[in-house]
Amino acid sequence: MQLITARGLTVRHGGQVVLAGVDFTIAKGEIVTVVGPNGSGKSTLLKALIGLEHSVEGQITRAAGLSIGYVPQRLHMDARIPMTVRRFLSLPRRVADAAAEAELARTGVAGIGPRPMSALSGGQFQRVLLARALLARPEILILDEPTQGLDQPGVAAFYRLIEEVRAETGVAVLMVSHDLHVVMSATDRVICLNGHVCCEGAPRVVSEAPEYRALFGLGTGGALALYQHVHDHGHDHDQATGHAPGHGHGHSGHAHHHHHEGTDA
Ligand SMILES: Nc1ncnc2c1ncn2[C@@H]1O[C@H](COP(=O)(O)OP(=O)(O)OP(=O)(O)O)[C@@H](O)[C@H]1O
Repeated sequence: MQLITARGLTVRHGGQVVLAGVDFTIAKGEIVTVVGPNGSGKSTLLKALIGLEHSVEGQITRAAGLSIGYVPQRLHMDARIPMTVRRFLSLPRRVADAAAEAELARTGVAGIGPRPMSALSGGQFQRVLLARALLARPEILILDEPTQGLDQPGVAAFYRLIEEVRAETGVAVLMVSHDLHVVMSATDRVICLNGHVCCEGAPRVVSEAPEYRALFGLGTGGALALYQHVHDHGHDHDQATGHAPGHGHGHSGHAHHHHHEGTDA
């Protein structure tokens, strides 16, 4: 059963097309990860699917009564207002102590309720956000860069947690990530976005797709290549060059990325 389906999604921000003709679907219990360079429209896609974007063309269908647990990319918390984890879990809706404690235990931060939010480590904070989202018993979790600020072991642990939560609750998970290599093992399907869907599919298939490699480079150099790539990669030439899909992306800036290839190929 599909929880959310989108067809031909086009989103503008101030006249600029940020997403063009995106097709998307996520099924019950599926873990889908969106990757792509900064500014490629990842957050915009998530918000559009939830119904938080205004200038949206195309069709979005959400399952009737779908309950969504959304954790935005940035959470503005005023550090001057002291708030315990327990109180935070009861915003905006009051939850029972037992439910709050159970969700903290599930997300690996049992007993943390009395601590002030401002005193949490990055990893603890992300787990508390996850616990709070789960308290609403969502059918789908939508997480915008849930591992930002975590170190590598923290990132790996967080993705393991996501898989455990899915196994226990059957929740579907749609998330944005920059942690390309860790994500590969923890997700059913990857969508590689750059204003449009460059490629998508099972992680191994996507990691071998020319479109993905063009965007992210190869092997351990991938994350670095991602950031180097942002300004030198054109996507406007697919039609113009008449090349087969995957070979039609702008090539002007590719030569200097090739030193990444072979690092662990
Ligand atoms: N509220 C807004 N008003 C105007 N432009 C916006 C707005 N939100 C996003 N944009 C623009 O839309 C484009 C896509 O932004 P988006 O946040 O979706 O990218 P992203 O892939 O999530 O980026 P990042 O990896 O940096 O978080 C960017 O060019 C951004 O500047």
